[in-house]
Amino acid sequence: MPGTTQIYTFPDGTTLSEGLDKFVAKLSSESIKRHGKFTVALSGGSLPKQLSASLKHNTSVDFSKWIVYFADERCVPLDHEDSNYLLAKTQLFDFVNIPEENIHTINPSLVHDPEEAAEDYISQLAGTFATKDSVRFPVFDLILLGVGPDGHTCSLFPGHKLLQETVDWCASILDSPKPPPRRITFTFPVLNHAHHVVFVAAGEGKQDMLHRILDSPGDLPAQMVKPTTGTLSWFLDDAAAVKITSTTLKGLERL
Ligand SMILES: O=C(O)[C@H](O)[C@@H](O)[C@H](O)[C@H](O)COP(=O)(O)O
Repeated sequence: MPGTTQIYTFPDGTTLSEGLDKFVAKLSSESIKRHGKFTVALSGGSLPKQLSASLKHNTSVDFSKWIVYFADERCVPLDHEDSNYLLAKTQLFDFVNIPEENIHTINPSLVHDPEEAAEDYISQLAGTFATKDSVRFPVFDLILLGVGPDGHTCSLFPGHKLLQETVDWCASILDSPKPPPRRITFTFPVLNHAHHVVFVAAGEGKQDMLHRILDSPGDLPAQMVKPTTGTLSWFLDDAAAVKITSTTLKGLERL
């Protein structure tokens, strides 16, 4: 439901991945029914592994209709160990039949110039998403996000000037506090125009930050993700969710 935050918790990583699989498979089939494709953006970090563990075995999903972007990417070659693309490839793409031309990577010939790479990524987005005067941003069916210990999401870090971006769809960052420093990232308008945004977080290392994000108002990057008409969900394991105390606890439920 738009405007609400749904929090799903799971006993462990395996059940979390199964829940995510179920959720993503349903959205994929609904989107393909509605407009013939499923547009999805992936983050790096632990997300690709959590997402793929169960999903890569799900033969009911029509991956041939998936169009994949990266919510953020590191400015490194595609075969570099820091590449979010490489991670998603080894975790998911190698197991399912997403057409190669539907996987939108950072342009490898531009990784030395983050600004150019961000411009190029905007052009790629413009080729996929027809925008209108009323909606000037790409509208993804699903954007999958992680959250860092400082409350960052994508490559949008606390206090950074990029948090104020209201026009550009994708931006470069040269001073990411999380290495590597040079990256490209979606901006908040893109995150907040999606039909569905899902955060995925697991493990006790996330407890304090999730308590802060979900139990009190604030302006951390993860708290600035507020889809205007879309839905926002959190998929957490019990270890990560244990310190969530406030009224949002009422929203905790098993999928
Ligand atoms: O490329 C990146 O670095 C990510 O997209 C980043 O935003 C990540 O999602 C968070 O840092 C959480 O990472 P973990 O899931 O590994 O904690």
